[in-house]
Amino acid sequence: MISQDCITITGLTKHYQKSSRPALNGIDLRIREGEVFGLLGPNGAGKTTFFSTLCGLIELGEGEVILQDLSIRQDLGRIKQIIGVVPQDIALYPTLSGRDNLLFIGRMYGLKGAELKQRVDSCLDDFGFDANRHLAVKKYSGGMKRKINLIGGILHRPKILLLDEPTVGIDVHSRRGILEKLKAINQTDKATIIYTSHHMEEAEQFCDRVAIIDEGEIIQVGVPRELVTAGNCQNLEELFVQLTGKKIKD
Ligand SMILES: Nc1ncnc2c1ncn2[C@@H]1O[C@H](COP(=O)(O)OP(=O)(O)OP(=O)(O)O)[C@@H](O)[C@H]1O
Repeated sequence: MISQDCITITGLTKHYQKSSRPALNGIDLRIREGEVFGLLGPNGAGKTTFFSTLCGLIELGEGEVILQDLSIRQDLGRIKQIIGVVPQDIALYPTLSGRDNLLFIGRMYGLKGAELKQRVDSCLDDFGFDANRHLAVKKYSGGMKRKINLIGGILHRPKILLLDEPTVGIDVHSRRGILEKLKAINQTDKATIIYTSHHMEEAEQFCDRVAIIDEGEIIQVGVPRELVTAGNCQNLEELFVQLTGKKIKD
């Protein structure tokens, strides 16, 4: 059951150097514990900047971000232990196997020994890897790399999972499988999930609530079906175009 706030964002503003307008402009958001929350926006809307700020990859601009009572300004070290991050850009060692990449990532999160190996192999089984788990990542398809990237973010069973376009470049069938697994993690481990995507239909089905962001500002927040009905639209994609005047990229 969705309960108290897990993430509180107040007045979050981010200016990049040499940029005329802020990438994020006064964002206020509350994300509840156990919620699957989608952040949707056109190219350049500020999604990656938002995501990178939450996981401490870029310096916090103005404002405050609190994750489970921990402040990004003061407690980034502790925050990094409770979050799982799946970045849009795949960060794997190409000459290591998928399994060895995951063993390496797991050790960084403090996992070790038999428990680490068991978790890595069980996740690889879950995501459909067979003996190919021992092949060098450079021989993998884009979808396989993306799955390893995703497993790297969930191995340590984080309480908050940040996913930046986790299903981009993955075929429809595998996408469905991945979303089912993420939903199971959300329900079994009670993990709060924040997710960005360009797949509107996927977001509509996957998310408890979504925020639509454009030009660094949140222009709508709510339960997908309720937003669609209130906007007198057929679906989230239509609402998105109505609100932003822009098409989301494929
Ligand atoms: N390192 C940077 N330096 C300067 N400007 C940047 C930098 N990174 C992003 N921006 C600008 O900040 C704005 C928001 O970019 P951001 O990458 O957060 O958007 P996005 O919604 O993730 O876009 P996309 O869907 O294309 O990934 C854009 O105008 C972008 O050009």
